Amino acid sequence: MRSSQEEFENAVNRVKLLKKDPGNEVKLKLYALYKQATEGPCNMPKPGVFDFINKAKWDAWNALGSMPKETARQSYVDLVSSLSSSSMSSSQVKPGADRKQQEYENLVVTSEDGITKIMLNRPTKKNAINTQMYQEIILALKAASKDNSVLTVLTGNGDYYCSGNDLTDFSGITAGEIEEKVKNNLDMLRVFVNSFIDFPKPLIAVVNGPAVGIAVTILGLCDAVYASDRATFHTPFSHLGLSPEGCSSYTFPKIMGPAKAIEMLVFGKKLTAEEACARGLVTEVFPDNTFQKQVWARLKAYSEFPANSIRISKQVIRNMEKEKLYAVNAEECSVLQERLLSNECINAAVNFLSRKAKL
Ligand SMILES: CCCC/C=C\CC(=O)SCCNC(=O)CCNC(=O)[C@H](O)C(C)(C)COP(=O)(O)OP(=O)(O)OC[C@H]1O[C@@H](n2cnc3c(N)ncnc32)[C@H](O)[C@@H]1OP(=O)(O)O
Repeated sequence: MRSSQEEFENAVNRVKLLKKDPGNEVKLKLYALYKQATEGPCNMPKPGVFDFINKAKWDAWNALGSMPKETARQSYVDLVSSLSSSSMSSSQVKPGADRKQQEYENLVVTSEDGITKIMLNRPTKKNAINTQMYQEIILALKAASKDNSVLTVLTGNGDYYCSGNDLTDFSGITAGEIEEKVKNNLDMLRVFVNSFIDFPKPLIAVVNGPAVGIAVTILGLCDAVYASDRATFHTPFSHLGLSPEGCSSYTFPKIMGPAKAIEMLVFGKKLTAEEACARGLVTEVFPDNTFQKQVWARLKAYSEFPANSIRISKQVIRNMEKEKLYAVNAEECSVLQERLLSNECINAAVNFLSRKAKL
C-alpha cells in the first residue's frame, strides 16, 4: 500500500519529535528522501569539494537517481516509522505484527511466517541491478533489519537469479559526465555492500538460477546460500576489464582458498552449483523441480528458532570481521573506480551494448 501525502506530512512532523539523534547517516538519508519526494531527482549543481556538508547532502540526494517521488515518500515514511518504533520499549511492539510492506519499482518484498523475502524483479533483464535497484535493496535491507522477521531471504524472479551490474548504466553519459557518474555509483556500491556487512540477522540467498558478477560476490557476505542445480556462478571481471567487489577479494580466498578464488575472480571460471557447493560458496544444492518446495520448508523450520538467539549468534560471528570487511569494501571500491574509467572496461561495455559480446 502506498502512503498518502498526509502520512508523509505526519512523518515529517514526527522526525522533529524524535528523542534520540538518529546519527548523520540516517539524517542524510532522510534529507535525500525528503528532497526526492518533494522535488524529484537532484538537478542542482554539485557543491565544491570543500563544502563538505552541502556536498554530502547533494551526494545522498543524487544517489537516489530517478527514484519516483512516490517511492521516496513511502521510503521516508517507513524510515521514520522504523526510527520511531526503535525508540519504543519492546513491550510496546506487538509480537507477530507484520510491518506494512513498502512498494518498490524493481523488487517485490513480502513478509510471512517470520521470513522477509526480497525478490529481485526485473526478469526481462535477467534481474540486472541498475542504480535504482541498488538503492531499493539498500532500503529493503534497512527495513528488514528492523522488522519482526527472524530471517531475510534474497532471491530472483524468473529464470535468472541475477545477471549482475546493469551494463547499460553508463549509456547516454557524455565524456564530461562519466567521472562524476562513476564516483557516485562507487559511493553507492560502498553503501550497498556495507548494508550486507551490517545486516543484523541471518540473510539467506535462494539462488533460483544463474548468478553473475556482484550477485555472486555478495554471496560471500550471506549466512547461507541455497542453490537450484540450474544455477551457475560467474564472476567475469577480467573479461569486462573490472576488478572484484562485494568483499570477494577477502571472502572468496577465505571460503575456498586463494588458488580457487583466483580461478573464479581473476580467470573468470564459471562454476556449476555443485562446484560452488564443493568450494564452500554454496551451502546446499537442490534439484530444480523441488527447489522452491524444499528450500522454503527448510527456511520455515529455521524461522521457528528463537529470534534473539539466532540474531545474536549471527552478530557474534560477523562482529569479529566487521572492521576488516569495511576496509576491504573501501579498497575494492577505490580500485574499481579506476577500472570503470579504463579503456578495457569501456570497450567491454560498448561491446555488450552493441550486442557484440555476451558471457
Ligand atoms: C557501480 C557498480 C560497479 C560493479 C561492477 C560490476 C560487477 C558486475 O556485476 S560484472 C557482471 C556484469 N554482467 C554481465 O556481464 C552480464 C551481461 N549479460 C549477458 O552476458 C547476457 O545477457 C546473459 C548471459 C546474462 C544472458 O544471456 P541470454 O540468456 O542470451 O539473455 P539476453 O542477453 O537476451 O538478456 C535478456 C535481456 O536482459 C538484458 N541483460 C542481461 N544482463 C544484463 C546486464 N548485466 N546489464 C544490462 N542488461 C542486461 C539483455 O541486454 C537483454 O535485454 P534486451 O536486449 O533489451 O531484451
